[in-house]
Amino acid sequence: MDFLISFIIFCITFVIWWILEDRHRSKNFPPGPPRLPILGNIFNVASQSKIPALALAKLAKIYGDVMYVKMGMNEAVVFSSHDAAKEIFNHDQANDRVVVGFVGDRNLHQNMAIIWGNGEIWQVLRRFTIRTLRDFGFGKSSSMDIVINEELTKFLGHFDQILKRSQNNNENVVITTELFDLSVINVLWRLVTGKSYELENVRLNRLLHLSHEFVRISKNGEDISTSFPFLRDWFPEWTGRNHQSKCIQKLSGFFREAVNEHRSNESYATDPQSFLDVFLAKIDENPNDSIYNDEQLVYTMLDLFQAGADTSSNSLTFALLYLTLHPDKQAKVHEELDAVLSADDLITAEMKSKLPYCTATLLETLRFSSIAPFVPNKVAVEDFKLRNYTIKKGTTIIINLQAMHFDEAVWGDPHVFRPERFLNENGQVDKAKAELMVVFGGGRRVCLGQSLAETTMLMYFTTFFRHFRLQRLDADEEKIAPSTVPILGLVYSPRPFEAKVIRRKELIV
Ligand code: HEM
Repeated sequence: MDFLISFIIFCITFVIWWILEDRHRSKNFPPGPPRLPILGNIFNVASQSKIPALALAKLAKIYGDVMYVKMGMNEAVVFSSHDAAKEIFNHDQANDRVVVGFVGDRNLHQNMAIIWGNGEIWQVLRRFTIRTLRDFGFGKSSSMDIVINEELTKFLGHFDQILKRSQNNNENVVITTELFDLSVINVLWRLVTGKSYELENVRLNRLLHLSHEFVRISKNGEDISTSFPFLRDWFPEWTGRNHQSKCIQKLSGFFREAVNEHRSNESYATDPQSFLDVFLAKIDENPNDSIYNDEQLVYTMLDLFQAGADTSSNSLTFALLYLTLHPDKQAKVHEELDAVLSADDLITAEMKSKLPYCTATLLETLRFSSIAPFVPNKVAVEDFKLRNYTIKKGTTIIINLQAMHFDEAVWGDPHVFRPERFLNENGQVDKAKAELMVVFGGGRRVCLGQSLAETTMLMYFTTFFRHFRLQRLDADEEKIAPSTVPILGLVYSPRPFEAKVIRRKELIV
Protein backbone atom coordinates (compact mmCIF):
# COMPACT_ATOMS: atom_id res chain seq x y z
CA MET A 1 0.00 0.00 0.00
CA ASP A 2 2.78 2.38 1.04
CA PHE A 3 4.58 1.53 -2.16
CA LEU A 4 1.48 2.33 -4.25
CA ILE A 5 0.96 5.70 -2.55
CA SER A 6 4.64 6.58 -3.00
CA PHE A 7 4.43 5.55 -6.65
CA ILE A 8 1.33 7.71 -7.27
CA ILE A 9 2.97 10.71 -5.55
CA PHE A 10 6.08 10.16 -7.65
CA CYS A 11 4.04 10.05 -10.88
CA ILE A 12 2.08 13.21 -10.00
CA THR A 13 5.28 15.07 -9.05
CA PHE A 14 6.93 13.88 -12.27
CA VAL A 15 4.03 15.04 -14.44
CA ILE A 16 3.89 18.47 -12.72
CA TRP A 17 7.68 18.87 -13.02
CA TRP A 18 7.57 17.77 -16.66
CA ILE A 19 4.78 20.20 -17.57
CA LEU A 20 6.54 23.15 -15.88
CA GLU A 21 9.88 22.25 -17.39
CA ASP A 22 8.35 21.75 -20.85
CA ARG A 23 6.52 25.10 -20.58
CA HIS A 24 9.71 26.87 -19.59
CA ARG A 25 11.79 25.22 -22.31
CA SER A 26 9.29 25.93 -25.07
CA LYS A 27 8.51 29.54 -24.05
CA ASN A 28 9.49 31.01 -27.42
CA PHE A 29 8.60 28.01 -29.52
CA PRO A 30 5.83 28.24 -32.14
CA PRO A 31 2.39 27.42 -30.74
CA GLY A 32 1.26 23.80 -30.66
CA PRO A 33 -1.09 21.39 -28.92
CA PRO A 34 -0.38 20.67 -25.21
CA ARG A 35 2.03 17.78 -24.82
CA LEU A 36 1.99 14.70 -22.62
CA PRO A 37 5.18 13.49 -20.96
CA ILE A 38 7.06 10.95 -23.12
CA LEU A 39 4.33 10.60 -25.77
CA GLY A 40 4.12 14.31 -26.60
CA ASN A 41 1.45 14.92 -29.25
CA ILE A 42 1.12 11.39 -30.61
CA PHE A 43 -2.55 11.16 -29.56
CA ASN A 44 -3.37 14.67 -30.78
CA VAL A 45 -2.12 13.78 -34.23
CA ALA A 46 -3.46 10.21 -34.39
CA SER A 47 -6.95 11.32 -33.31
CA GLN A 48 -7.26 13.76 -36.25
CA SER A 49 -6.73 11.40 -39.21
CA LYS A 50 -4.95 8.17 -40.18
CA ILE A 51 -3.09 10.21 -42.79
CA PRO A 52 -0.37 12.17 -40.94
CA ALA A 53 -0.26 15.05 -43.44
CA LEU A 54 -4.03 15.62 -43.10
CA ALA A 55 -3.87 15.21 -39.30
CA LEU A 56 -1.16 17.87 -39.09
CA ALA A 57 -3.13 20.10 -41.49
CA LYS A 58 -6.15 19.92 -39.17
CA LEU A 59 -4.04 20.82 -36.13
CA ALA A 60 -2.46 23.69 -38.07
CA LYS A 61 -5.93 25.19 -38.46
CA ILE A 62 -6.08 25.48 -34.68
CA TYR A 63 -2.46 26.29 -33.81
CA GLY A 64 -1.22 28.08 -36.92
CA ASP A 65 0.78 27.53 -40.09
CA VAL A 66 4.05 27.38 -38.12
CA MET A 67 3.34 24.88 -35.37
CA TYR A 68 5.45 23.02 -32.83
CA VAL A 69 4.70 19.34 -32.22
CA LYS A 70 6.50 16.69 -30.25
CA MET A 71 6.05 13.14 -31.44
CA GLY A 72 7.65 10.95 -28.81
CA MET A 73 11.35 11.76 -28.98
CA ASN A 74 10.99 13.74 -32.16
CA GLU A 75 10.58 17.53 -31.85
CA ALA A 76 9.32 19.19 -34.99
CA VAL A 77 8.09 22.46 -36.42
CA VAL A 78 5.47 22.00 -39.12
CA PHE A 79 5.08 24.53 -41.96
CA SER A 80 1.60 24.31 -43.50
CA SER A 81 0.89 27.36 -45.66
CA HIS A 82 2.39 28.92 -48.78
CA ASP A 83 3.59 31.91 -46.73
CA ALA A 84 5.24 29.69 -44.14
CA ALA A 85 6.84 27.54 -46.86
CA LYS A 86 8.31 30.63 -48.53
CA GLU A 87 9.94 31.56 -45.25
CA ILE A 88 11.55 28.16 -44.71
CA PHE A 89 12.32 26.79 -48.20
CA ASN A 90 15.51 28.82 -48.61
CA HIS A 91 16.49 29.18 -44.98
CA ASP A 92 20.24 28.58 -44.64
CA GLN A 93 19.84 26.99 -41.21
CA ALA A 94 17.18 24.56 -42.44
CA ASN A 95 18.49 23.20 -45.72
CA ASP A 96 19.91 19.89 -44.49
CA ARG A 97 17.92 16.66 -44.53
CA VAL A 98 17.33 14.61 -41.40
CA VAL A 99 19.27 11.37 -41.73
CA VAL A 100 17.84 9.10 -39.02
CA GLY A 101 15.73 5.93 -38.93
CA PHE A 102 15.23 4.30 -42.30
CA VAL A 103 17.01 7.15 -44.09
CA GLY A 104 20.13 6.59 -41.98
CA ASP A 105 20.08 2.86 -42.75
CA ARG A 106 19.43 3.50 -46.40
CA ASN A 107 22.44 5.82 -46.62
CA LEU A 108 24.66 3.43 -44.59
CA HIS A 109 24.81 6.20 -41.94
CA GLN A 110 27.04 8.23 -44.20
CA ASN A 111 26.62 11.49 -46.09
CA MET A 112 25.45 10.13 -49.43
CA ALA A 113 24.41 11.61 -52.76
CA ILE A 114 21.50 13.99 -53.34
CA ILE A 115 18.06 13.28 -51.84
CA TRP A 116 19.38 12.68 -48.35
CA GLY A 117 22.87 14.10 -48.86
CA ASN A 118 23.99 17.26 -47.11
CA GLY A 119 26.62 19.99 -47.28
CA GLU A 120 29.32 19.92 -49.94
CA ILE A 121 28.56 16.38 -51.13
CA TRP A 122 24.92 17.30 -51.84
CA GLN A 123 25.84 20.60 -53.46
CA VAL A 124 28.55 19.20 -55.76
CA LEU A 125 26.59 16.09 -56.79
CA ARG A 126 23.33 17.98 -57.36
CA ARG A 127 25.08 20.53 -59.58
CA PHE A 128 27.06 17.85 -61.46
CA THR A 129 23.95 15.69 -61.99
CA ILE A 130 21.80 18.54 -63.33
CA ARG A 131 24.55 19.75 -65.65
CA THR A 132 25.48 16.31 -66.98
CA LEU A 133 21.91 15.10 -67.48
CA ARG A 134 21.18 18.35 -69.32
CA ASP A 135 24.12 17.69 -71.66
CA PHE A 136 22.40 14.42 -72.60
CA GLY A 137 19.05 16.03 -73.35
CA PHE A 138 17.39 16.17 -69.93
CA GLY A 139 15.13 19.23 -69.76
CA LYS A 140 15.41 19.95 -73.50
CA SER A 141 12.06 19.21 -75.03
CA SER A 142 13.36 18.31 -78.51
CA SER A 143 15.65 15.49 -77.29
CA MET A 144 13.26 14.33 -74.55
CA ASP A 145 10.42 14.06 -77.07
CA ILE A 146 12.44 11.56 -79.13
CA VAL A 147 13.35 9.39 -76.12
CA ILE A 148 9.83 9.50 -74.67
CA ASN A 149 8.13 8.77 -78.00
CA GLU A 150 10.36 5.72 -78.51
CA GLU A 151 9.47 4.43 -75.05
CA LEU A 152 5.80 5.26 -75.66
CA THR A 153 5.84 3.08 -78.77
CA LYS A 154 7.04 0.14 -76.64
CA PHE A 155 4.48 1.00 -73.96
CA LEU A 156 1.58 1.00 -76.41
CA GLY A 157 2.68 -2.31 -77.93
CA HIS A 158 2.97 -3.82 -74.45
CA PHE A 159 -0.41 -2.49 -73.33
CA ASP A 160 -1.97 -3.73 -76.55
CA GLN A 161 -0.86 -7.27 -75.64
CA ILE A 162 -2.30 -6.96 -72.11
CA LEU A 163 -5.57 -5.71 -73.56
CA LYS A 164 -5.82 -8.47 -76.16
CA ARG A 165 -5.12 -11.12 -73.51
CA SER A 166 -7.75 -9.79 -71.12
CA GLN A 167 -10.32 -9.16 -73.84
CA ASN A 168 -9.87 -12.68 -75.25
CA ASN A 169 -10.56 -13.96 -71.75
CA ASN A 170 -13.49 -11.61 -71.33
CA GLU A 171 -11.80 -9.88 -68.41
CA ASN A 172 -11.55 -6.26 -67.43
CA VAL A 173 -8.12 -4.70 -66.93
CA VAL A 174 -6.74 -4.21 -63.44
CA ILE A 175 -5.01 -0.85 -63.45
CA THR A 176 -1.96 -0.64 -61.21
CA THR A 177 1.10 1.59 -61.12
CA GLU A 178 2.91 -1.24 -62.93
CA LEU A 179 1.13 -0.19 -66.09
CA PHE A 180 3.47 2.79 -66.42
CA ASP A 181 6.41 2.40 -64.13
CA LEU A 182 8.74 0.25 -66.21
CA SER A 183 8.21 2.39 -69.26
CA VAL A 184 8.59 5.65 -67.35
CA ILE A 185 11.74 4.48 -65.61
CA ASN A 186 13.21 3.50 -68.97
CA VAL A 187 13.06 7.14 -70.03
CA LEU A 188 15.16 8.12 -67.04
CA TRP A 189 17.37 5.06 -67.36
CA ARG A 190 18.29 6.00 -70.91
CA LEU A 191 19.38 9.44 -69.76
CA VAL A 192 21.40 7.99 -66.90
CA THR A 193 23.02 4.94 -68.52
CA GLY A 194 22.35 5.33 -72.24
CA LYS A 195 20.55 1.94 -72.21
CA SER A 196 16.91 0.92 -72.34
CA TYR A 197 15.29 -2.32 -71.21
CA GLU A 198 12.57 -4.36 -72.84
CA LEU A 199 9.35 -4.00 -70.85
CA GLU A 200 9.32 -7.72 -70.12
CA ASN A 201 12.80 -7.57 -68.57
CA VAL A 202 12.56 -9.74 -65.47
CA ARG A 203 15.50 -8.18 -63.70
CA LEU A 204 14.24 -4.63 -63.99
CA ASN A 205 10.75 -5.72 -62.99
CA ARG A 206 12.16 -7.29 -59.85
CA LEU A 207 14.08 -4.11 -59.15
CA LEU A 208 10.97 -1.98 -59.46
CA HIS A 209 9.17 -4.31 -57.06
CA LEU A 210 11.94 -3.82 -54.52
CA SER A 211 11.77 -0.08 -54.93
CA HIS A 212 7.96 -0.09 -54.45
CA GLU A 213 8.32 -2.26 -51.37
CA PHE A 214 10.88 0.13 -49.93
CA VAL A 215 8.65 3.14 -50.60
CA ARG A 216 5.63 1.48 -49.01
CA ILE A 217 7.32 0.17 -45.89
CA SER A 218 9.21 3.43 -45.31
CA LYS A 219 6.68 5.44 -43.39
CA ASN A 220 6.13 9.14 -43.39
CA GLY A 221 5.47 9.53 -39.69
CA GLU A 222 2.59 7.07 -39.43
CA ASP A 223 4.50 4.40 -37.50
CA ILE A 224 5.65 4.47 -33.90
CA SER A 225 9.34 3.96 -34.74
CA THR A 226 9.45 7.47 -36.28
CA SER A 227 8.63 8.81 -32.80
CA PHE A 228 10.85 6.34 -30.94
CA PRO A 229 13.72 5.47 -33.30
CA PHE A 230 15.37 3.10 -30.77
CA LEU A 231 12.52 0.64 -31.51
CA ARG A 232 14.21 -0.01 -34.84
CA ASP A 233 17.26 -1.34 -32.97
CA TRP A 234 15.20 -3.34 -30.50
CA PHE A 235 12.65 -4.80 -32.91
CA PRO A 236 14.21 -4.77 -36.39
CA GLU A 237 11.77 -7.33 -37.74
CA TRP A 238 8.57 -5.75 -36.40
CA THR A 239 9.52 -2.19 -37.40
CA GLY A 240 10.32 -3.35 -40.95
CA ARG A 241 14.01 -2.43 -40.57
CA ASN A 242 15.27 -5.83 -41.74
CA HIS A 243 12.99 -5.76 -44.74
CA GLN A 244 14.09 -2.22 -45.71
CA SER A 245 17.76 -3.12 -45.36
CA LYS A 246 17.32 -6.18 -47.59
CA CYS A 247 15.59 -4.07 -50.25
CA ILE A 248 18.34 -1.47 -50.16
CA GLN A 249 21.13 -4.06 -50.24
CA LYS A 250 19.63 -5.64 -53.34
CA LEU A 251 18.91 -2.32 -55.01
CA SER A 252 22.38 -0.88 -54.39
CA GLY A 253 23.89 -4.24 -55.41
CA PHE A 254 22.16 -3.93 -58.78
CA PHE A 255 23.55 -0.44 -59.34
CA ARG A 256 27.02 -1.53 -58.25
CA GLU A 257 26.88 -4.29 -60.87
CA ALA A 258 25.65 -1.84 -63.51
CA VAL A 259 28.57 0.47 -62.70
CA ASN A 260 31.11 -2.37 -62.94
CA GLU A 261 29.65 -3.65 -66.20
CA HIS A 262 29.81 -0.17 -67.64
CA ARG A 263 33.39 0.29 -66.52
CA SER A 264 34.50 -2.77 -68.44
CA ASN A 265 33.50 -0.92 -71.61
CA GLU A 266 36.46 1.40 -71.96
CA SER A 267 34.86 3.82 -74.41
CA TYR A 268 33.22 5.61 -71.48
CA ALA A 269 36.29 7.87 -71.21
CA THR A 270 36.87 8.54 -74.90
CA ASP A 271 33.28 8.69 -76.14
CA PRO A 272 30.96 9.35 -73.17
CA GLN A 273 27.36 8.55 -74.06
CA SER A 274 25.59 8.95 -70.73
CA PHE A 275 25.62 10.41 -67.22
CA LEU A 276 27.21 7.18 -66.01
CA ASP A 277 30.09 7.45 -68.53
CA VAL A 278 30.86 11.01 -67.48
CA PHE A 279 30.79 10.12 -63.78
CA LEU A 280 33.14 7.16 -64.36
CA ALA A 281 35.57 9.40 -66.24
CA LYS A 282 35.42 11.88 -63.35
CA ILE A 283 36.31 9.09 -60.89
CA ASP A 284 39.33 8.19 -63.05
CA GLU A 285 40.64 11.77 -62.76
CA ASN A 286 41.27 11.21 -59.04
CA PRO A 287 40.63 7.68 -57.74
CA ASN A 288 40.81 8.87 -54.10
CA ASP A 289 38.29 11.72 -54.42
CA SER A 290 35.90 11.95 -51.48
CA ILE A 291 32.94 12.95 -53.70
CA TYR A 292 33.46 11.42 -57.12
CA ASN A 293 33.80 7.77 -56.10
CA ASP A 294 31.96 4.50 -56.74
CA GLU A 295 29.82 4.60 -53.62
CA GLN A 296 28.54 8.13 -54.29
CA LEU A 297 27.87 7.15 -57.92
CA VAL A 298 25.86 4.08 -56.85
CA TYR A 299 23.81 6.16 -54.42
CA THR A 300 23.27 8.98 -56.93
CA MET A 301 21.87 6.42 -59.39
CA LEU A 302 19.77 4.91 -56.61
CA ASP A 303 18.44 8.41 -55.78
CA LEU A 304 17.47 9.11 -59.37
CA PHE A 305 15.92 5.67 -59.78
CA GLN A 306 13.92 5.87 -56.54
CA ALA A 307 12.86 9.48 -57.02
CA GLY A 308 11.84 8.83 -60.61
CA ALA A 309 10.33 5.34 -60.31
CA ASP A 310 7.33 5.81 -58.06
CA THR A 311 6.54 9.48 -58.50
CA SER A 312 5.65 9.90 -62.19
CA SER A 313 4.03 6.46 -62.60
CA ASN A 314 1.96 6.82 -59.41
CA SER A 315 0.78 10.26 -60.58
CA LEU A 316 -0.20 8.88 -63.99
CA THR A 317 -2.12 6.01 -62.38
CA PHE A 318 -3.89 8.49 -60.10
CA ALA A 319 -4.91 10.41 -63.25
CA LEU A 320 -6.44 7.22 -64.70
CA LEU A 321 -8.24 6.59 -61.43
CA TYR A 322 -9.72 10.10 -61.18
CA LEU A 323 -10.83 10.12 -64.80
CA THR A 324 -12.50 6.72 -64.34
CA LEU A 325 -14.40 8.22 -61.43
CA HIS A 326 -15.19 11.44 -63.36
CA PRO A 327 -16.33 10.46 -66.88
CA ASP A 328 -17.45 14.06 -67.58
CA LYS A 329 -13.85 15.30 -67.11
CA GLN A 330 -12.56 12.38 -69.20
CA ALA A 331 -14.93 13.37 -72.01
CA LYS A 332 -13.47 16.90 -71.97
CA VAL A 333 -9.93 15.45 -72.21
CA HIS A 334 -11.00 13.37 -75.24
CA GLU A 335 -12.73 16.35 -76.82
CA GLU A 336 -9.59 18.49 -76.54
CA LEU A 337 -7.29 15.74 -77.83
CA ASP A 338 -9.54 15.08 -80.83
CA ALA A 339 -9.79 18.78 -81.64
CA VAL A 340 -6.07 19.54 -81.37
CA LEU A 341 -4.33 16.44 -82.74
CA SER A 342 -4.69 15.29 -86.30
CA ALA A 343 -4.78 11.58 -87.06
CA ASP A 344 -1.06 10.83 -87.19
CA ASP A 345 0.41 13.65 -85.06
CA LEU A 346 3.04 12.48 -82.60
CA ILE A 347 2.64 14.21 -79.26
CA THR A 348 5.45 16.55 -78.26
CA ALA A 349 6.10 18.62 -75.14
CA GLU A 350 5.66 21.77 -77.27
CA MET A 351 1.97 20.93 -77.65
CA LYS A 352 1.36 21.71 -73.99
CA SER A 353 0.11 25.22 -74.73
CA LYS A 354 -2.48 23.78 -77.15
CA LEU A 355 -3.74 21.31 -74.54
CA PRO A 356 -4.86 23.49 -71.61
CA TYR A 357 -7.57 21.10 -70.38
CA CYS A 358 -5.14 18.13 -70.32
CA THR A 359 -2.54 20.30 -68.57
CA ALA A 360 -5.14 21.44 -66.03
CA THR A 361 -6.20 17.82 -65.44
CA LEU A 362 -2.61 16.83 -64.69
CA LEU A 363 -2.20 19.79 -62.34
CA GLU A 364 -5.41 18.83 -60.56
CA THR A 365 -4.22 15.21 -60.35
CA LEU A 366 -0.97 16.31 -58.75
CA ARG A 367 -2.82 18.56 -56.31
CA PHE A 368 -5.54 16.07 -55.43
CA SER A 369 -3.19 13.10 -55.01
CA SER A 370 -0.35 15.09 -53.37
CA ILE A 371 1.77 11.97 -53.81
CA ALA A 372 4.70 13.51 -51.94
CA PRO A 373 2.75 14.82 -48.92
CA PHE A 374 5.85 16.24 -47.25
CA VAL A 375 9.24 17.24 -48.61
CA PRO A 376 11.81 14.79 -47.21
CA ASN A 377 12.25 16.11 -43.68
CA LYS A 378 14.88 18.71 -42.96
CA VAL A 379 16.61 19.71 -39.74
CA ALA A 380 17.61 22.96 -38.04
CA VAL A 381 21.41 22.89 -38.02
CA GLU A 382 21.60 25.82 -35.54
CA ASP A 383 19.19 27.72 -33.30
CA PHE A 384 17.43 30.37 -35.37
CA LYS A 385 14.56 32.88 -35.17
CA LEU A 386 11.54 32.81 -37.45
CA ARG A 387 8.53 35.13 -36.92
CA ASN A 388 10.01 35.83 -33.48
CA TYR A 389 9.81 32.16 -32.57
CA THR A 390 12.92 30.24 -31.58
CA ILE A 391 13.62 27.10 -33.57
CA LYS A 392 16.17 25.00 -31.73
CA LYS A 393 19.11 23.19 -33.32
CA GLY A 394 18.14 19.58 -34.01
CA THR A 395 14.41 20.34 -34.52
CA THR A 396 12.90 18.46 -37.45
CA ILE A 397 11.51 20.78 -40.12
CA ILE A 398 8.35 19.32 -41.65
CA ILE A 399 6.98 21.04 -44.76
CA ASN A 400 3.43 19.83 -45.29
CA LEU A 401 2.79 20.11 -49.03
CA GLN A 402 -0.56 18.31 -48.84
CA ALA A 403 -1.83 20.92 -46.34
CA MET A 404 -1.04 23.61 -48.93
CA HIS A 405 -2.80 21.67 -51.71
CA PHE A 406 -5.91 21.34 -49.53
CA ASP A 407 -5.96 24.86 -48.06
CA GLU A 408 -9.56 26.09 -48.33
CA ALA A 409 -8.45 29.73 -48.26
CA VAL A 410 -6.46 29.11 -51.45
CA TRP A 411 -8.57 26.59 -53.38
CA GLY A 412 -12.14 27.12 -52.11
CA ASP A 413 -13.31 23.53 -52.62
CA PRO A 414 -10.08 21.51 -52.29
CA HIS A 415 -11.86 18.18 -51.71
CA VAL A 416 -13.49 18.31 -55.15
CA PHE A 417 -11.60 17.00 -58.20
CA ARG A 418 -12.04 19.93 -60.59
CA PRO A 419 -9.42 20.58 -63.33
CA GLU A 420 -11.30 23.75 -64.31
CA ARG A 421 -9.87 25.51 -61.25
CA PHE A 422 -6.60 25.81 -63.20
CA LEU A 423 -8.20 27.49 -66.24
CA ASN A 424 -8.88 31.21 -66.73
CA GLU A 425 -11.94 32.71 -68.43
CA ASN A 426 -10.29 32.18 -71.87
CA GLY A 427 -9.90 28.47 -71.24
CA GLN A 428 -6.10 28.81 -70.90
CA VAL A 429 -4.03 27.61 -67.93
CA ASP A 430 -4.20 30.21 -65.16
CA LYS A 431 -0.49 30.77 -64.45
CA ALA A 432 -1.06 32.34 -61.03
CA LYS A 433 -3.07 29.28 -59.92
CA ALA A 434 -0.51 26.85 -61.35
CA GLU A 435 2.20 28.65 -59.39
CA LEU A 436 0.41 27.82 -56.15
CA MET A 437 1.31 24.18 -56.68
CA VAL A 438 4.13 22.95 -54.48
CA VAL A 439 4.24 19.31 -55.60
CA PHE A 440 7.93 19.55 -56.39
CA GLY A 441 8.90 21.30 -53.15
CA GLY A 442 10.87 24.53 -53.38
CA GLY A 443 14.00 26.51 -52.69
CA ARG A 444 17.49 25.18 -53.27
CA ARG A 445 16.41 21.55 -52.85
CA VAL A 446 13.50 21.73 -55.30
CA CYS A 447 12.97 18.45 -57.20
CA LEU A 448 15.61 18.14 -59.87
CA GLY A 449 13.42 15.90 -62.03
CA GLN A 450 10.54 18.39 -62.34
CA SER A 451 10.85 19.14 -66.06
CA LEU A 452 11.36 15.45 -66.92
CA ALA A 453 8.38 14.47 -64.76
CA GLU A 454 6.11 17.13 -66.29
CA THR A 455 7.03 16.24 -69.87
CA THR A 456 6.78 12.50 -69.23
CA MET A 457 3.39 12.83 -67.58
CA LEU A 458 1.94 15.04 -70.31
CA MET A 459 3.12 12.75 -73.09
CA TYR A 460 2.02 9.46 -71.44
CA PHE A 461 -1.29 10.92 -70.29
CA THR A 462 -2.26 12.38 -73.67
CA THR A 463 -1.09 9.28 -75.56
CA PHE A 464 -3.07 7.01 -73.25
CA PHE A 465 -6.33 8.96 -73.49
CA ARG A 466 -5.93 9.53 -77.18
CA HIS A 467 -6.12 5.77 -77.65
CA PHE A 468 -8.32 4.60 -74.82
CA ARG A 469 -11.39 5.36 -72.76
CA LEU A 470 -11.74 4.07 -69.21
CA GLN A 471 -15.13 3.11 -67.95
CA ARG A 472 -16.16 2.25 -64.44
CA LEU A 473 -17.77 -1.18 -64.15
CA ASP A 474 -21.33 -1.75 -62.98
CA ALA A 475 -21.55 -2.43 -59.24
CA ASP A 476 -22.32 -6.16 -59.72
CA GLU A 477 -19.28 -6.59 -62.01
CA GLU A 478 -16.84 -4.55 -59.94
CA LYS A 479 -14.46 -6.83 -58.00
CA ILE A 480 -11.83 -4.17 -57.15
CA ALA A 481 -13.64 -0.85 -56.83
CA PRO A 482 -11.71 2.37 -57.47
CA SER A 483 -10.75 4.13 -54.24
CA THR A 484 -9.17 7.54 -53.83
CA VAL A 485 -7.73 6.57 -50.44
CA PRO A 486 -4.01 6.15 -51.11
CA ILE A 487 -1.61 3.48 -49.89
CA LEU A 488 0.60 5.37 -47.45
CA GLY A 489 4.40 5.34 -47.57
CA LEU A 490 7.24 7.60 -48.51
CA VAL A 491 5.07 8.67 -51.45
CA TYR A 492 1.38 7.83 -51.83
CA SER A 493 0.44 5.04 -54.22
CA PRO A 494 -3.00 4.49 -55.75
CA ARG A 495 -4.78 1.24 -54.91
CA PRO A 496 -5.25 -1.14 -57.86
CA PHE A 497 -8.69 -0.90 -59.47
CA GLU A 498 -10.56 -2.68 -62.21
CA ALA A 499 -11.93 -0.83 -65.23
CA LYS A 500 -13.21 -1.45 -68.71
CA VAL A 501 -10.68 -0.21 -71.28
CA ILE A 502 -12.30 0.78 -74.57
CA ARG A 503 -10.15 1.40 -77.64
CA ARG A 504 -10.87 4.75 -79.29
CA LYS A 505 -8.65 4.37 -82.34
CA GLU A 506 -5.94 2.23 -83.86
CA LEU A 507 -2.57 2.64 -82.20
CA ILE A 508 -0.57 5.60 -83.50
CA VAL A 509 3.05 4.67 -83.00
C1 HEM B 1 5.53 13.55 -60.25
C2 HEM B 1 6.81 13.39 -60.12
C3 HEM B 1 7.66 13.92 -58.99
C4 HEM B 1 7.29 14.53 -57.83
C5 HEM B 1 5.88 14.83 -57.34
C6 HEM B 1 8.50 14.85 -57.11
C7 HEM B 1 8.54 15.50 -55.88
C8 HEM B 1 9.70 15.86 -55.22
C9 HEM B 1 9.74 16.60 -53.98
C10 HEM B 1 8.54 17.13 -53.21
C11 HEM B 1 11.04 16.74 -53.63
C12 HEM B 1 11.58 17.45 -52.40
C13 HEM B 1 11.92 18.89 -52.74
C14 HEM B 1 12.30 19.74 -51.55
O1 HEM B 1 13.01 19.28 -50.66
O2 HEM B 1 11.87 20.91 -51.50
C15 HEM B 1 11.84 16.08 -54.65
C16 HEM B 1 13.21 16.00 -54.63
C17 HEM B 1 13.94 15.30 -55.56
N1 HEM B 1 13.47 14.74 -56.73
FE1 HEM B 1 11.56 14.67 -57.34
N2 HEM B 1 9.59 14.41 -57.82
C18 HEM B 1 9.12 13.84 -59.00
C19 HEM B 1 9.89 13.29 -60.01
C20 HEM B 1 11.24 13.16 -60.00
C21 HEM B 1 12.03 12.54 -61.05
C22 HEM B 1 11.49 11.97 -62.35
C23 HEM B 1 13.33 12.59 -60.63
C24 HEM B 1 14.55 12.07 -61.36
C25 HEM B 1 15.21 12.73 -62.20
C26 HEM B 1 13.37 13.25 -59.32
C27 HEM B 1 14.51 13.49 -58.58
C28 HEM B 1 14.54 14.15 -57.37
C29 HEM B 1 15.75 14.36 -56.59
C30 HEM B 1 17.14 13.83 -56.94
C31 HEM B 1 15.38 15.09 -55.46
C32 HEM B 1 16.28 15.56 -54.32
C33 HEM B 1 16.64 17.04 -54.53
C34 HEM B 1 17.55 17.59 -53.42
O3 HEM B 1 17.42 17.20 -52.27
O4 HEM B 1 18.38 18.43 -53.76
N3 HEM B 1 12.08 13.57 -58.98
N4 HEM B 1 11.00 15.56 -55.61
